[in-house]
Amino acid sequence: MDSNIHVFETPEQTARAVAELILNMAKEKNKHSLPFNVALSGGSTPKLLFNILAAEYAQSIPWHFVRLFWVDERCVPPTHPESNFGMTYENLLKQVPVHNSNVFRMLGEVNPAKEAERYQTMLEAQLPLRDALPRFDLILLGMGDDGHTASIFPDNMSLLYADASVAVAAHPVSGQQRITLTGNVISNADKVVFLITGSSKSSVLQQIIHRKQNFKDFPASYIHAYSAPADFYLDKAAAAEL
Ligand SMILES: O=C1O[C@H](COP(=O)(O)O)[C@@H](O)[C@H](O)[C@H]1O
Repeated sequence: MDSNIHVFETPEQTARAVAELILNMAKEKNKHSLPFNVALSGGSTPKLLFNILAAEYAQSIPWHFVRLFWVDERCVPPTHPESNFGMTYENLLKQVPVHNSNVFRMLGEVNPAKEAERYQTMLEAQLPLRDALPRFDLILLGMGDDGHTASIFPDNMSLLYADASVAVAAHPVSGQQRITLTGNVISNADKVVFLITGSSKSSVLQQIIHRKQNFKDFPASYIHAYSAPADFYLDKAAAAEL
């Protein structure tokens, strides 16, 4: 198996391994007095990671050097149960000493097109640029059962190559509007990590990793192909078909 694929027995062990990675990257940045710029995903998978970070890493991570951005957001207010920021706030931000001025949320409650534009301008001002694109230190991605990542869904693959770093998307079934980072800026990060758990992801995941069957239909395949290189943190259930 590729050296960038890390498989763990349980979702807890998988999340803890990502927490350790975050700790080590944050400490390294701290050593050089540099900010650690991370973009977080939402959905259900990172909740466990956030709980572990809050319970076990509130003291050891140098949170004052950590700057948090988002990979994507649902266009709902932050108090809505589907808000990616809201989930992160409840499970992580409330409990760790991260400074408010280091939290750069996507505003799901305002006009999506204007917000995508504002977020891109903000990223260009706050982050170092590489090839004129904002460069994150770490982007944490999830993957849906349909192979989507961030809010780049299989019916809108053009977002993988969009010129804009931030765009408006829509969920293919519910039609819910989203704001999302696009493929080029995701692949421009120093490190891209997929955190994927659960048996519902195993079939799509094996197609992506082994470039088989319908892999070209899944947005996550393209991030895997073009990031430098993406790391996969998987539990046994997600990795069952590899
Ligand atoms: O809608 C989203 O889905 C993906 C995957 O979510 P999960 O619930 O299967 O973990 C997530 O990465 C993305 O941030 C989110 O908005």
